[in-house]
Amino acid sequence: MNVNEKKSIKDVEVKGKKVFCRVDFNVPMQDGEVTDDTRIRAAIPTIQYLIDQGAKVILASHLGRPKGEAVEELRLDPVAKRLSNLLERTITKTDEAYGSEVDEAVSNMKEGDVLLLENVRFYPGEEKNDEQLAKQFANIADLYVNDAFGAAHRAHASTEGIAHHLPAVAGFLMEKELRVLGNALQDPDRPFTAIIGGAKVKDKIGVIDNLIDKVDNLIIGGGLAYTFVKAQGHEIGNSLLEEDKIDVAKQYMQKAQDKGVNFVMPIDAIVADDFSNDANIQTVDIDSIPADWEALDIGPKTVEKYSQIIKDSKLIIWNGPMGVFELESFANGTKGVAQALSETDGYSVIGGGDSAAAVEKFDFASQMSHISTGGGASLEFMEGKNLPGVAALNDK
Ligand SMILES: Nc1ncnc2c1ncn2[C@@H]1O[C@H](COP(=O)(O)OP(=O)(O)O)[C@@H](O)[C@H]1O
Ligand SMILES: O=C(OP(=O)(O)O)[C@H](O)COP(=O)(O)O
Repeated sequence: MNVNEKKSIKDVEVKGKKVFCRVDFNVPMQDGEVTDDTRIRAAIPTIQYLIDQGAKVILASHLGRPKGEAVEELRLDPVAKRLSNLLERTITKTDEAYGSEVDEAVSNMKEGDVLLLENVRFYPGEEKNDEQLAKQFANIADLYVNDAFGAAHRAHASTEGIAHHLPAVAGFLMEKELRVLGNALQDPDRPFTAIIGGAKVKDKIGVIDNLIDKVDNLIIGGGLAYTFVKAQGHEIGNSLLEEDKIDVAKQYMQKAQDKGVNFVMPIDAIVADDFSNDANIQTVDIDSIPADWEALDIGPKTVEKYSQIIKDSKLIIWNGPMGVFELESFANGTKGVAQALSETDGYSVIGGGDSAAAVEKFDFASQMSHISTGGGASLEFMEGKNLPGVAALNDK
């Protein structure tokens, strides 16, 4: 998928137009406050451009997974407040995403005004990509802008359906994400290294297969590594295991070998007798994980090995932590990899989700080349899948 083939907001006239702009304001919240506004800030260039050009900016987003009904804690009011601070202007927030309240608010808008609709997932039609709902959204606007990269892998009424009922173009964040990730995969600087960690073997096995065709080094860490360690013939104690993926893991290691790809596995691990900060822990070689113990982080020799590869690489993409970084005892692997990424001269791309959170937590965010706002979306893109929210936009 090539974003250069899709129209951008720069390709259309927006002045005076009512613009339905889908953003991904699915941000973490606690006690009614936004705790991380990265995704809101990432959408500002598009919103500010629309304001400056004299558009009437109607913003729509989901928040959480309310399953088609209104959930008080998932209203977008705290987001509206934060957005208003960031833009330094008053914005209107409606309690619905369509209907008479919205119609009236839209009819009162002047050029440069900003309106935030209520959580689009309060309506069952959103996730069903219901055509009637898509038309309701389309009816209040003249133009559709999709800037919600983080939700681009979802074919929903506000991300996909609506694009069939209005002129539909990409926003700046959408363009930037697709350009950076697309360049990384299409014409990578080499050595090109991918680091895949985290826990979801099932979700990430496809991306591993796809990346073997592209990278020079494929580094495996996190909980998903142990299915591969098992496939290598080692005992893994109580470590995370996806039994039915052992054969696939073997195939991928063979495929990497056949293609001359350096498939890099942990050589040591931090093991614990319990999933907690207070557990007894020891550092063991990867072929010596004791029965009844669980590997919860990569060991120091592995960190050193991975760091060296990262520093020697020209392009590195990272998705998924190396260990249970939320617990201090098992954070060193993830921290070490994040540090190596912060020190490399290569271009570092962080693939959203927990990796982005880890990079923030350890204070390396400003030293990364690109931190994607989409976890699932960047993975699906790297797998070579079509993103419905992009596919539906108008071709140039
Ligand atoms: N060795 C491990 N054993 C169990 N869980 C792990 C291990 N390493 C990492 N994890 C967990 O994986 C989770 C993240 O996995 P995942 O959702 O696949 O990553 P991401 O959100 O970056 O895509 C983290 O909560 C982390 O605690
Ligand atoms: O947070 C998101 O996904 P991510 O955690 O994979 O980046 C997006 O807003 C999509 O949300 P969803 O996975 O509920 O569709």
